[in-house]
Formats: sequence, structure tokens, C-alpha cells
Amino acid sequence: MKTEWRPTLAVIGGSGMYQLPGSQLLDQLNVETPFGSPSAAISMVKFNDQLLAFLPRHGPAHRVAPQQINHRANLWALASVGVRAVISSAAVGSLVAGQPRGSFSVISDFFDRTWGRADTFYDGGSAAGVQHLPAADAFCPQLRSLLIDSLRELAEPHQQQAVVAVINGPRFSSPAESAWLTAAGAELISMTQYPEPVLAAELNLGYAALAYITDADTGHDGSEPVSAALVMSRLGEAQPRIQAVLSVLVSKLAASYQPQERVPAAAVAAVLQLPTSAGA
Ligand SMILES: CSC[C@H]1O[C@H](OP(=O)(O)O)[C@H](O)[C@@H]1O
Ligand SMILES: Nc1ncnc2[nH]cnc12
Repeated sequence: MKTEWRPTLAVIGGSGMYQLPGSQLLDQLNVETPFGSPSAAISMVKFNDQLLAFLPRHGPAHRVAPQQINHRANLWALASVGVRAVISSAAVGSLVAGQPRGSFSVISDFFDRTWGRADTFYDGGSAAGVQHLPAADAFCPQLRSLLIDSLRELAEPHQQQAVVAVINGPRFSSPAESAWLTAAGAELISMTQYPEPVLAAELNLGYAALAYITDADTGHDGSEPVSAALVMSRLGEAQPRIQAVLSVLVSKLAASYQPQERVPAAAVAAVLQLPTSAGA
């Protein structure tokens, strides 16, 4: 894939974010990958005077269900245009009182309860071979700290760390499932925060999530149980706040940002050189 655009940062838009609010569209790139098609064309946008890549993980009109997202294609496509840092927006439910609805959270760890999702580039079936990713810091500490600084600067209520349980979806949890995940140590709940972070890390991309808490899942705090309509309406109200946080974050991210090398660079290069489905 040859392109004149080489953005340092990509934003992956979650539910309710199908364009980057406050950005100006410069170009759209249809990237084919060795793993099939991404959720949408990659938009090259100008945001806060910076060039950014933007990709809506559910597609432009929320046609891609959480369990159907081709995360490998999405991350490969972003890496192929030179991105080194990924900030994802995610609507999440809260499982505990310490993560209240209407606040932000900077996810620090995950608990994978998905099944059947392709979650590695290194299954031994290609020239890239087998790699074993250390997953202790799948959410990049450097990017997390920039997000925390941005939230603090805007006086946005936020929690600096949280364990997210990732369920397969598309249905929400039952009360018994929700209680079990809470007892296991989860504080937030999502359908998309796995395998996106680990696939980013497998390509040596820095990754952090700006999570916005839309609900209290099945209602542990006595509130209305979650529904898709409720998530969407609360996200709609929060868009200006999410945009403001991203704007401050972008001004703080240095063009010289270098993510941690978690996988040998030669293995990543081998993945990025695999023939695309279009060229195969
Ligand atoms: C629309 S309700 C459920 C949906 O919302 C969250 O999406 P995202 O993480 O992309 O913001 C959740 O994970 C589900 O996919
Ligand atoms: N309660 C919930 N469960 C799973 N994903 C969510 N996204 C937003 N709220 C959620």
C-alpha cells in the first residue's frame, strides 16, 4: 500500500462515532489486507491542525456487529499507512460503584470472555511464524498517561485504571453473568476491547482506550438496565466531551512518539509484507 499520508496517530471510533467530530476529511483509502477487508475505508483527516487516520470499528453505519469485527484487518490497515499510536473510543458499562456512569475511564487491563475471534497475527501459518505476546501492558502506559493528563486538564471525571471484561455480544449480560464478572475482578464491561489491544501490540503499535461509561450494565446501582438505545443516546450527549479530550490528547502526542517493541521488528515486518487478499 503506497500513500503520501503518514499519520502518527489513528483514532478507532466505537459505537456512536462513525466520523471524527470536529475533523476535516482529506482523503479516504480503501486498504485491502492479507486478512480481508477492514470495517471501512481509512479516513485521513485534519484534526486540531494534525493529520490523523480514522476508522469506525463498526463500519460507517454500524453494520458490523461486535463479534464480526475484523480486528486483524483493521489494525493491519492502520499499520500499513504508518500509524504508530492508536486511541480507541469505547462505550462501556460499569460493574462497580467506583466507575460511575457519565465518567471516563482509562482502561488498564482486560479479561477476555469472547470466543471464536481471530486474536493473533502469529499462528505459525505464515512467514511471520509464531510469537508469544506479553500481555501485561497491552494498554500502552505512555498513551494512558497522556489520556489521563488530558482528562485532568479538562476537569473531566475519570478513573485512571480499570479492568474491562470483554463479552462476545451482541447480547448484553444476564444479571448472573454480570455478578460473576464483578466477583472475578472486572470493573467495566465491553464487547470490543478484545482482541483490538493485543492485535495492536502484536504490530508494535501503542494502544489506549478512552472509555466512556454509558450504563451500569444490568443495574447494580438501581439504575435502568442497559439497552442499545440507552447506550447510543448517552453517547450522543457525550460527543462534545469526547471530542474535547481527543483534541487535548492530540496536542500532547509528540510526532516522535515511539511505542514499545513487544514483538521482534522482523516479525512485524513479515506480517506487513504478507500478500494482500487483493494481490494474492
Ligand atoms: C450499541 S450498544 C453495544 C455496543 O457498544 C459498545 O461498542 P464500542 O465498544 O464499539 O463503543 C459495545 O462494545 C458494543 O459493541
Ligand atoms: N453494559 C454493557 N455491556 C457490554 N458492552 C457495553 N457497552 C456499553 N455498555 C455495555
